[in-house]
Amino acid sequence: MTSRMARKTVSVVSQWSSRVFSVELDGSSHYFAIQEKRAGGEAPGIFRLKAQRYERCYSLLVCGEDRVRTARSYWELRDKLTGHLSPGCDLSPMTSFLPNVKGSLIRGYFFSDNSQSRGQTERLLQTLTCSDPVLVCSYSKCEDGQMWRQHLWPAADTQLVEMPTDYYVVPSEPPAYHPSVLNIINSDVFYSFEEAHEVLEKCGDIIPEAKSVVELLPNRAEARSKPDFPVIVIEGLDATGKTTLTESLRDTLGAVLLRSPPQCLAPWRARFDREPPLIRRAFYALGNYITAEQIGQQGMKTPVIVDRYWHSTAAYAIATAVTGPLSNLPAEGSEVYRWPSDLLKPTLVVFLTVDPEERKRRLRNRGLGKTAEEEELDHNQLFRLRVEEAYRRIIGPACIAVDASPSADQVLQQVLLLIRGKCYL
Ligand SMILES: Nc1ncnc2c1ncn2[C@@H]1O[C@H](COP(=O)(O)OP(=O)(O)O)[C@@H](O)[C@H]1O
Ligand SMILES: Nc1ccn([C@@H]2O[C@H](COP(=O)(O)OP(=O)(O)O)[C@@H](O)[C@H]2O)c(=O)n1
Repeated sequence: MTSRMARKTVSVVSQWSSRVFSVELDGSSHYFAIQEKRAGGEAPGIFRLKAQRYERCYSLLVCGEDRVRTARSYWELRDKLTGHLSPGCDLSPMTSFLPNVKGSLIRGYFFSDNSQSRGQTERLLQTLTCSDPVLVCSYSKCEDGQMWRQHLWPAADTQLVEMPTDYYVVPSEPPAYHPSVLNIINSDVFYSFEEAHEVLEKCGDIIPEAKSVVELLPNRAEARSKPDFPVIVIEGLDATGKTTLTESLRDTLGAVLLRSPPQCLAPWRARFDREPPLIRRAFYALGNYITAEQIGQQGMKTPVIVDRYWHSTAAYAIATAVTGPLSNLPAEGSEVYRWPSDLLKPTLVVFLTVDPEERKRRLRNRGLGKTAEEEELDHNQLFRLRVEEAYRRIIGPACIAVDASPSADQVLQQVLLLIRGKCYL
């Protein structure tokens, strides 16, 4: 009988020839598919890149059934591989998916190996243990030195699979959007309290801190009425001037200043920042509901200024899940950008923008400049663009962009104008 653990690997292998595989290398996604018949033509780009230096490549896909455990297995596997692979091996993130099928994404790693360390790599793969089943394949160059053949390894959890014949790798058309888009909803971005809460509840046994966070959560049964006073959210990348502006707004308007994640989550933040996206993002999502509860209380008495809120949670999550150029993001109007229906809506969301050079100057002046950021400028430039674009595409409420390059006082006056126009303060 097929064990529960092996069911997913069986289904993945049976969908083999419908699946597309994607390898992330140097900020680009390389796609390939596999087919039973040998065909002419060029090998997919990733294999052409590897062909000059390597005889053999490997892929490992984590095929767990429980998404919280699988998310952690994926990271566990990365640590094991980076800790044990010989220096000649280079590890890249990999995914496999069924085009246009939501939730079909499976994550793993792809690496190439030089022949000197092959015995060592194969011994590692034979003895590799992981909390979830891992589908291991190797790819070897055919005799013609052009085509590559895929072999499925008879690993413990795949023994029940009827071993297919060898497959050949062929190029595949890139999908319309980055494959991660298929799994963003309720894996990277949560659209209800319940969805995010469920993830943290499930973590309780493996991450004791998750229990402490769950205890701080508001009781959802108590529906709050809309605050009487305006609620103004200030958003923007790090060092765009949120702290400076929110403090001035608080003083000028006699408002209360809140933030998301709220202060009460501060002791747990670093802990959750070390977790895989599913768990980390659920933590930040829940932070917004705690802040919403505080807004509900304070907003009955005074105007409320909020330093970061749901736009930050969603924009960073989307821009991290999706790599590469802006065109890889889900299209404007996609359901991915919608506001959670059960989360308190602010009156106004202001999005501060400054040009990248000025932002870097401010980061340096603040003493938190990161040299690694400058080294990876290209990569980060794309990341920054994706975050900014995701901010702009979120609706229900949408944000209003304000150029925060002028002096702090000019920015304050500009935002006060917007607030007075919208909130009659
Ligand atoms: N409008 C502005 N013009 C020049 N410098 C600014 C302006 N607003 C903030 N700064 C400075 O830039 C740095 C980052 O500002 P901060 O308010 O801490 O940003 P954030 O909270 O968005 O990270 C600080 O050193 C701050 O004094
Ligand atoms: N409401 C929020 C606030 C921050 N975050 C996350 O926190 C990170 C930004 O935090 P930060 O420490 O740079 O924030 P600031 O210091 O700029 O306020 C991003 O990676 C966001 O994903 C979030 O998800 N939701």
